Amino acid sequence: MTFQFNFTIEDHLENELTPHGGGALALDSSKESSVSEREKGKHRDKKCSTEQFDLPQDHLWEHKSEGNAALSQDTDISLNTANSSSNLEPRENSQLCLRVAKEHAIPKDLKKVLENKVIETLPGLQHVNISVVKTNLLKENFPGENIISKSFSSHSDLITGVYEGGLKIWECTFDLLAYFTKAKVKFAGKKVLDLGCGSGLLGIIAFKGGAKEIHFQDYNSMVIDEVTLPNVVANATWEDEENDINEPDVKRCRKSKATQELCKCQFFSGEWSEFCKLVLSEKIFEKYDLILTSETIYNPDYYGPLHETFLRLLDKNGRVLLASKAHYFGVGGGIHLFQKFVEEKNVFETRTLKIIDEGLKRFLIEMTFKYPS
Ligand SMILES: C[S@@+](CC[C@H](N)C(=O)[O-])C[C@H]1O[C@@H](n2cnc3c(N)ncnc32)[C@H](O)[C@@H]1O
Repeated sequence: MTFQFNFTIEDHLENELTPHGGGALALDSSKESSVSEREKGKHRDKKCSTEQFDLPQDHLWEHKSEGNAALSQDTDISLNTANSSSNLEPRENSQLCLRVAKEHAIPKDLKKVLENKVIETLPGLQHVNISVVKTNLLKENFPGENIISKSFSSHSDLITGVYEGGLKIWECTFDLLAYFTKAKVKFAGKKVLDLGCGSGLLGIIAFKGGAKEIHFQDYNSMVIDEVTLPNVVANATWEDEENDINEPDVKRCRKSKATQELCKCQFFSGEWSEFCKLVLSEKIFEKYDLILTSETIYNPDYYGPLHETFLRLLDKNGRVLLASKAHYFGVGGGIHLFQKFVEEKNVFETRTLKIIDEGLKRFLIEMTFKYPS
């Protein structure tokens, strides 16, 4: 039996696109494999690098299907590739693409970051309307990663190794946001990572809560540029600038306040182990006090790199706050499988903070080092 993973492509986008067929993330529930079986596969992971293929980094991914390597760019080739590899089922032999990590600079012209964006409000924060972002990018003929059309043509919110779901605010993000308020989580002075950030709302709350430094990571470059960064900029203190048009000094001062605030933030795209390497290579890298992560444990193939990221980047007295659904039908991951994986590794202990038992059951857990010293 096949499943589609949480298919929610907006209707209006559907009208603007010509479906190319195939490419669906068709997942077979009878093929759920154990963590250890999948762990074996991770050693076969392959790294995609720009050097290897002499292509711009943003445009690069690889999907291997039945021994047939397909390299695609943001052109028709990518669509053909998706069509020819129409079955992106997780397989025992699936090759994960280790997409090279990079840091995204904060543009000098902050206003430009919010150009053509529609801002919406949630309690305590602002964020861009993602449907509008997608529509605008479609009009611009897919600059950068072509993940919107791929997501559409594959009828899926994620395409393994190509698009990992960042162009949507997932349910568990709201669970963690509610938990921050209820548990009065303190961010002041902390070094925080929003891992698999998508829209970055978790990191933004840390930013607004006075965190010392906030890093945002997403698999996809386009998500960082078009959603995460604009969201963070929208939440910086610069809203009165327009009124000060006749007061250049004040204006400059306010502007610099936003820029100053944003200096606390850094943005990264790329696969987790590549991201780890990149940040650890920074000379004065300090480990994170807090790693926030929502809906990132759906794919058991990624548990190894994810666990390694926590292990290498979390401060010995730090904690991970992780939100997840109980089970991701079709993909095979979920909270119990992940906790079992963590137990087997014997590095972290996990504690359940909250169970949300409405609709699909969801969990908030905390991870801390078992032996911090
Ligand atoms: C389902 S989305 C969740 C986005 C966001 N945290 C939320 O709750 O709305 C999963 C996120 O995890 C990240 N991700 C998943 N697998 C990854 C991998 N192997 N390497 C790097 N990032 C990954 C992607 O960037 C993606 O945005």
